[in-house]
Amino acid sequence: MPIQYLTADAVRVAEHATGDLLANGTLMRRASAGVARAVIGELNRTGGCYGRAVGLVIGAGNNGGDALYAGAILARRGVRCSAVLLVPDRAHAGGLAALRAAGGRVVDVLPVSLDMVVDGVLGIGGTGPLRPAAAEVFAQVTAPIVAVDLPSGIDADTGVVNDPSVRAAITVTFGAYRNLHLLAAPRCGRIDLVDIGLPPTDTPDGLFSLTDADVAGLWPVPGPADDKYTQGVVGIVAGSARYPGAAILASGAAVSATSGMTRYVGSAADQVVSHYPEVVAANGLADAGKVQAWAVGPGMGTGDEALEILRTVLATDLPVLVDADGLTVLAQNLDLVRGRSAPTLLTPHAGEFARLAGTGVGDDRLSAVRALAAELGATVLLKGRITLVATPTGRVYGNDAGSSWAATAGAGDVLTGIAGSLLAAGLEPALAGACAARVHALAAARAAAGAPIGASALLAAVRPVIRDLRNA
Ligand SMILES: NC(=O)C1=CN([C@@H]2O[C@H](COP(=O)(O)OP(=O)(O)OC[C@H]3O[C@@H](n4cnc5c(N)ncnc54)[C@H](O)[C@@H]3O)[C@@H](O)[C@H]2O)[C@@H](O)CC1
Ligand SMILES: Nc1ncnc2c1ncn2[C@@H]1O[C@H](COP(=O)(O)OP(=O)(O)O)[C@@H](O)[C@H]1O
Ligand SMILES: [K+]
Repeated sequence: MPIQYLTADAVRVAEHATGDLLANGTLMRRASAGVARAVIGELNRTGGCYGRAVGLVIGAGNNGGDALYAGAILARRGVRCSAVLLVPDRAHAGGLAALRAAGGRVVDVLPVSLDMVVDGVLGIGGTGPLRPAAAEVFAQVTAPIVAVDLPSGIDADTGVVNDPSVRAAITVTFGAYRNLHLLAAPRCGRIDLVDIGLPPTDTPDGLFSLTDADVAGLWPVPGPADDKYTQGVVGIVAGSARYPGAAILASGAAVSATSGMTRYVGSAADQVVSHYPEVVAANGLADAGKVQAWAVGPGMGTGDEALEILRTVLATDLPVLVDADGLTVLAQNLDLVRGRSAPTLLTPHAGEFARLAGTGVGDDRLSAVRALAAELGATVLLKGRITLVATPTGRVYGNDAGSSWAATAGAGDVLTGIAGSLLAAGLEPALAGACAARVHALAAARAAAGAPIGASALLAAVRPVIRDLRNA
């Protein structure tokens, strides 16, 4: 099952649906127990709880309440808890009383030597960056930070990382993940999801991520009755005299990602076939043969010939992926995609996105990718550390690559080949894009194993990654 991420409003609706549990403080008790558990786990891992020192940074809302109750639990375990109240007269009264009763103390300045710090400044009620008083406290912190619900200063719905904001080693959240836990994943550290008894939320056009098991289950594999044609033949249109490598990488990725057949169309036919003899190559679309999906664009050039190819391919009723040069050409001819009814997947990086949208991606990538997908009536995959794949109706799959080793020339060509072959196999564009992004990211991390890679190494790791996912 895909993991769902909620907006702050959706979280509030779910909390209110619990009625008494919210009103009588049960939710907060469960939440604070989860925070305490995370801190205790870390302290135990590094020598135990008794006599260790934990700082609490407390804001004006319920987020601070969670942190104060967690502090009370820690203090009862013999942890020395010191709390800084950023807005003393609005600190959560019950939480503060509990902390004091358990032996925790309120201080003006955090002790210098701390084992951990709990960020209870802002939760889903926060907006904007840390204010100066909070920023000053965190500027002195060197201990690992456990963020309550979210690292303060990061926007819950958009994941926009304001400056200044907190960088957490662990984030403990409650009942359901929030958008920022995916969109700003690199700032959250490990994320612990604590069950506090919220009812399930169903927002089909929300933000999701696929699990590895989802990807493994969706990956096309040949069945007993299959032959080379029945699994979906992908046609790669890529490369030029100047960029033959794009053709080789995209075609090789298609060969690696699914069984069946890969066709290639373009001027690099000889080079492609010499690398991958199994590819059936042609110089032009006219003698390409039948395919079930096209992947068009990497290194193909942006001239009249490219436009003609794009026009022909987009006029078919086949699924089409457009990438790279194909997107640059498309940006001048958006009606070619607006008028389509067959599945269309556009895979821009930030620069190509700006060409398509007529304006930059901006900080709120989620809203930007949703808006472009709705405007064009096509699925849009926005590349980056967090890849976002938006359908025209607003459902979005995100993938945190987990590392940034894929930021290397030619990696996008590999993604095109993988996603194109999944489209040909019949996956809907959003799932094709999301599955491809996951395997691509895992392949980058596996190939790199801590040292830089080029796109060829990434490509070589695609098959082992698929194998591991399917065998897990
Ligand atoms: N409702 C509940 O019973 C539950 C709430 N929980 C916690 O409550 C949090 C939400 O609580 P709140 O709605 O009180 O919101 P917050 O605790 O996020 O605090 C918002 C407060 O901070 C102020 N503020 C907003 N932006 C600021 C900024 N940039 N700098 C300084 N102050 C700023 C606001 O005026 C408001 O007073 C969740 O994130 C979670 O931690 C959990 O205990 C689970 C149950
Ligand atoms: N910082 C990053 N972390 C992880 N993956 C990244 C990062 N930057 C780019 N990528 C991924 O690498 C690929 C780069 O594609 P692209 O920009 O089209 O490059 P090229 O055109 O050189 O092939 C995409 O799959 C993208 O999501
Ligand atoms: K917080």
